[in-house]
Amino acid sequence: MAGGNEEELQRILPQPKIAPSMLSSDFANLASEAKFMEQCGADWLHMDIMDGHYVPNLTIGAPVIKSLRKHTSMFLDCHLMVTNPLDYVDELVKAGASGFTFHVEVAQDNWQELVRRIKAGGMRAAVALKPGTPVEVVFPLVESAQPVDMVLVMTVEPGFGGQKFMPDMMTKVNTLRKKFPHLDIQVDGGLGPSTIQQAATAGANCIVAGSSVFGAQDPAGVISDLRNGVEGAQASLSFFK
Ligand SMILES: O=C(CO)[C@@H](O)[C@H](O)COP(=O)(O)O
Repeated sequence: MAGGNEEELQRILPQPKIAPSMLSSDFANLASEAKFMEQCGADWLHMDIMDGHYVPNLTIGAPVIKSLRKHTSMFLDCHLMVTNPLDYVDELVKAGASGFTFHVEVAQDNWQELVRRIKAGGMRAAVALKPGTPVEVVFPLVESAQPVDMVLVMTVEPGFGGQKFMPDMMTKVNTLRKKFPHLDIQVDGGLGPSTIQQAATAGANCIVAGSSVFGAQDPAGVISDLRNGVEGAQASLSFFK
């Protein structure tokens, strides 16, 4: 165990947060897709911002976040798969983004400045790491005087929805949960009812899921399964054992 008794650990564990990835939604009907996800019980909407340079795909930017913000008050969890995240902070603040996740691989030299500006703009700050990046790289960002609020462990190579979950990434999740029991730990890529147990028992509490939610007959049922997976693991504290 990470220290402290079980009750104390239960108290500090972060809430489950289920975040459908809008990359798998119908972009032509983004506002109604967002409303539908809210009705289905989603906590956050995960917005994948890709620049066609850091990853081989091009998606949306601040103008789309600004348009969507007029239709929803939900937490807009923006994942920046871009080479120069600093260039996006001010526009996303103005657009009404709620969270800003940058990749540590492109922020080795300026993550302190990035976190400062993200938080000064009123957003939550998070750092993501690609499958090939060792987890130790993000420790200083969590231990800093102005820490990130969340770590996103990518469970696929960033760029596209519908890829296969990488179970090897669960070692990173478990290392983070044991070292930082209070931390929001997000996983993204290949999550759904068949993989949630692995992620949740390793210690993930923020679950991003695209194709498993939008491709389901019963998206609300999938969201509920994901939440139950996290709640079950948190109730048993399986990740500390
Ligand atoms: O960031 C990404 C991909 O780079 C994700 O958010 C995907 O959109 C998740 O999609 P599924 O793997 O759940 O289909």
